[in-house]
Amino acid sequence: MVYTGGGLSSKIPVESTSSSSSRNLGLVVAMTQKHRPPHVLTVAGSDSGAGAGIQADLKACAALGVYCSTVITAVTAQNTVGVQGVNAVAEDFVEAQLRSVLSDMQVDVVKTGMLPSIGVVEILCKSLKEFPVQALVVDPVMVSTSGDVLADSSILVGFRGELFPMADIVTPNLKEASALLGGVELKTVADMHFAAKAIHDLGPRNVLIKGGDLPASLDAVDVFFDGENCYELRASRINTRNTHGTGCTLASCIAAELAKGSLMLPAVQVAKRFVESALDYSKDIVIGSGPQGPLDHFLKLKSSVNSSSRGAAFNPSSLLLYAVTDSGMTKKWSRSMTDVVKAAIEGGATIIQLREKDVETREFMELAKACGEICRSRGIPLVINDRIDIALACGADGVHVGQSDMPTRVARALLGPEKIIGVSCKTVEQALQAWADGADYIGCGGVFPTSTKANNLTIGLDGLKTVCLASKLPVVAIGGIGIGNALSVMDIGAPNLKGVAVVSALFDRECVSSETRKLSDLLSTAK
Ligand SMILES: Nc1ncnc2c1ncn2[C@@H]1O[C@H](COP(=O)(O)OP(=O)(O)OP(=O)(O)O)[C@@H](O)[C@H]1O
Ligand SMILES: Cc1ncc(CO)c(N)n1
Ligand SMILES: [Mg+2]
Repeated sequence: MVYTGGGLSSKIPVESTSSSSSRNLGLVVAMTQKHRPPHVLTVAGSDSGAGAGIQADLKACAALGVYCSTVITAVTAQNTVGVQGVNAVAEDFVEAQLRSVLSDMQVDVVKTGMLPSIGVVEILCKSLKEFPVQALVVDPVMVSTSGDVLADSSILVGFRGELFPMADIVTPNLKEASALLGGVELKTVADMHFAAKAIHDLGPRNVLIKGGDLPASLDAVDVFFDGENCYELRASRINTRNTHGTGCTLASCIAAELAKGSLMLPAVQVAKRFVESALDYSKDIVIGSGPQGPLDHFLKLKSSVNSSSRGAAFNPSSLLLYAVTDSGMTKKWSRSMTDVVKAAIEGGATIIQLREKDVETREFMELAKACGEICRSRGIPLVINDRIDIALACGADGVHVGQSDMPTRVARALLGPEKIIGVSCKTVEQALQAWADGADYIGCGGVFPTSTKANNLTIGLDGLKTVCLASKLPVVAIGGIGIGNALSVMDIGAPNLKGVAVVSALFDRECVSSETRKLSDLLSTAK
């Protein structure tokens, strides 16, 4: 284990270098060998609202790829309004849980949250002496943000006397720091420097004073003291009511990073960045009616476009009128891309693909974001041509890739199970491969000659039909399709042919919305 700091680790046998390096290696070759994942044990209370406590700890560790076991010290009835009840788990049963986990599972780091009585603190310290671990992270939870008491002040004796001297880091918020120091007022960042040093004198190797409760006008500044240097760790303050559980999450992330082998300061920095981005991603979610909602640890796994417009799995019927943008045509007609996308949707386009061959990445991103908002508000999926990075960055619904772009299997691994992936295919083999690699649909063509794509082999209606009949995926036909031939395409007699993809027929016309409307009306008459 690389981690070197820690009152606890200095007193306990540390894993030998060879076993720690073999574990790190194990992480690298995780796909092929049996390995032991980094492991955090949280000793904390349950929060029925699942924003804080055990539930936050589990989610934070999972989000950072660390296994988390749990010793539950209390069950709270809690929601976004406050704490309605606390039921402490019998002390001997807390001890039984500690023994079960510590005696059997190789725990790397213990993280503590709500410890409802001094008896529990004593049991914990005793267990840690019997079953030493690499590091101890103590979040000295006393009062919930709603002002409800989670551990009364008698706990301070246990913290000061036994637990803190064993801790590698303690992470009080402003109120808790104040209580630990006998009630001194802490209001400014300068006060936090003072508090960090004073709490360090109580025995922990490192102290982090959390500034979530600083005035809302200030950045979210935390002060970290390692016994020598004081650091101000800054994050921009996210304007949101959903801050319930930030403290538990922060401490669990620190524990998770330590369990992976990080040093203390980098672990704290990763943890702080995680909290900041989780707050940002969940700033607008509405859970509960009280003043403080929970943050959502996994929201960043879903895209903003995705969560509102799709919700459910990809619906192949959205392939019916597939509009593919072309910035050359947009320029030629002196239109903006966002207006063009709006017009196509207004006319009845059922899915939009942004296809930008010649723009800079930055501009593409801005464009994709703006189009994403338009599509989302109208319930129309947006896919990005070629660029998996842009799709991820702007939260698009998916991508469309060609045979020479990123392999579909890799794109699927990067995008996760929910995003739409379409693949351009000309042959039966390509269509079957796309299915095997996890695509959602194929684009098949060029059906007719087209000016949009140079040197593009035309496969004709026969080629289209052959691929459709063999394909296990829904198909959208592409290439030279417009009002004049769309019905002949839809009528080839292949049930999985779900629609036509068009570029010039919509965008190289005087009025995009009315051209789209004509094609839409025509397609609605197809069998
Ligand atoms: N609005 C915010 N924007 C950005 N960071 C924040 C915000 N609120 C809190 N934080 C950060 O979240 C972490 C937890 O701080 P906080 O002071 O809220 O802890 P806490 O009171 O123990 O949390 P809780 O009791 O809600 O679990 C700190 O790193 C803090 O800077
Ligand atoms: C169970 C529990 N632990 C910790 C906190 C502090 O956020 C809370 N509100 N509830
Ligand atoms: Mg708080």
